[in-house]
Amino acid sequence: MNSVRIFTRNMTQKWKPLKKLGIIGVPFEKGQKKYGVSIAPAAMRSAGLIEKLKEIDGMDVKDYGDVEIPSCYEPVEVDNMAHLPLISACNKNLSDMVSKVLKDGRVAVTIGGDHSIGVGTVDGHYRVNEDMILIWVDAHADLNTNKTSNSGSVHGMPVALLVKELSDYWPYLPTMDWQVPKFSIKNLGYVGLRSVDEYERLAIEKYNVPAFAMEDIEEYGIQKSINHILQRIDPEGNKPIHVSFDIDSLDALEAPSTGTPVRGGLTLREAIRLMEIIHGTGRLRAIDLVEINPALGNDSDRKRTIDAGLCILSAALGFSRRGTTPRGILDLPVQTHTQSK
Ligand SMILES: NC(=[NH2+])NCCC[C@H](N)C(=O)O
Ligand SMILES: [Mn+2]
Ligand SMILES: [Mn+2]
Repeated sequence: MNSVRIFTRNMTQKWKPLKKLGIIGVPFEKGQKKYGVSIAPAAMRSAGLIEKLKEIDGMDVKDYGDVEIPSCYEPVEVDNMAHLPLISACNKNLSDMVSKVLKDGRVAVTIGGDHSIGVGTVDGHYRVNEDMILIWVDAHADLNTNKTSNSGSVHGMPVALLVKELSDYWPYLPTMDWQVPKFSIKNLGYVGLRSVDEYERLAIEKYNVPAFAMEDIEEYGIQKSINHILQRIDPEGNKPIHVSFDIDSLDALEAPSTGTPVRGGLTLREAIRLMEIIHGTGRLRAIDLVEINPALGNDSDRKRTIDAGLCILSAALGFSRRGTTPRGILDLPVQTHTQSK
């Protein structure tokens, strides 16, 4: 019954999931203070990222390698914004790479890195598809400015840097001239929030951002939550989707190896379902997976966190838990009845 309903919906939709991906690694961690997020792209690749994505029915996977982290950049200090010049330089390169992957007709799959790299991925996507919408899956809203942040860590600020409605709340930011905040906060939705700072909450209310915190997910379930967001920000269902997935949206028991873990988060099953629904729209064009820190925790923590990340990407890109039939084969293999003695 269920599969029939999904089948007919796919028959009428004009968008089809892209069967081509481009992988980008971003070994970058200066948007926060702990060592280790920068080794996540290597850890994900050696855990079989590329092979696992190639297993998805009919998937063409191209690894574009890691973004270049510049070794020389303008050494300016910006108030309460640690390492801004380096962050800016890295994001500029990343933005170009994401645009390139999208122009090559592939879904951009970016493996961070801390969440400050969301500036580059969203900027690169926006430059190719101005009508893109953004689903930020996170325990945190990452909506601080350098004026409202308690940490001075830029991984808590990417959404505020990107959004045009908040541009008046920033001072002039040296080194950031390349990035023009044009993305409208009207095209943003949150899933998984449970650690939101005061001014972040104020901004969410001021702009009426569809923000499904854990208590809302508790009330409506993950399916209705994401459908509500998509209905609100893209009622016609015809805009390309960018998912920025912070692994700390998952419960800290599901993904312990992360720098700012928060208990009481999404189960892996909820996150997989969320990704399957987004895949089902056929409109996913970019996904970031950030904040996995393989240097935190023990071997089992590390493995659990990386596995969770692999499951999330697979679900977003079309892996079906129902299984898939062997390609081009319509029947079970026949065997002869003759007995050999
Ligand atoms: N991408 C993240 N994990 N961000 C955590 C941000 C935490 C806090 N809101 C801050 O501004 O520092
Ligand atoms: Mn984040
Ligand atoms: Mn977070």
